Amino acid sequence: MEGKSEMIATWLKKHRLIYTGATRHPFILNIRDGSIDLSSFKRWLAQDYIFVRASVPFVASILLKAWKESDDSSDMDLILSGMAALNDEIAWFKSEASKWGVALHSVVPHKANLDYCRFLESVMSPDIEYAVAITAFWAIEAVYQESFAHCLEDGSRTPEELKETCQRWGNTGFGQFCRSLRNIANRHLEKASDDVLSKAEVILIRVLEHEVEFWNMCSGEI
Ligand SMILES: Cc1ncc(CO)c(N)n1
Repeated sequence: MEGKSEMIATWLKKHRLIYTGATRHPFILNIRDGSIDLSSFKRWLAQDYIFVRASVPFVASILLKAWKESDDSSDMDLILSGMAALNDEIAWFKSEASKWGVALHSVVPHKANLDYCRFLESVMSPDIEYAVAITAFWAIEAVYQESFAHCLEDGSRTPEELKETCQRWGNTGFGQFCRSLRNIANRHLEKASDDVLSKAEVILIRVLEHEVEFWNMCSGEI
């Protein structure tokens, strides 16, 4: 039987193409090479504000699952720090939006965003196991971490006015947060049944697909 100790690594190898599609999307590559169209960036800002607000109950549902199902109380500490970060993030979106002249209260969510938010809501169900939900949480955060860190690497030509955005998710502290989430996910997947494992793998792929659709939405003309 296949080793279960590093399920995430196994799945990332297996689903490399879609993972790269999510973390090296043209939207991100255009930030990195400085060719990003500012209207795309503003669209991202407005739509992501909606998504981040929808993430609050999602992360709260994971906190509840950790409280009920985890054998390690440090899981809760990490998830709680993720909730606190969302609080900061919402304040940041508001100040960033006013800087760019984006009116957040009148933003209409696009279809890809609605679909993704609906997906988050489905993962909040009490029927979804902790191991599955924490895998989704890790994947959602890891895509942003890998994407925006790429825009800050040596050789990138990210415009000065977008660097702060890239720092939000590309900083090393957030990288450490993602590694801790990944360790928690791996630890719970190691003990999971084959049925739960296959559900977690499917959820991971769904997250990556939604992330690609989200970037597509921000890049597009609609
Ligand atoms: C669409 C999307 N995915 C992931 C994150 C990271 O929290 C975010 N803010 N938005």
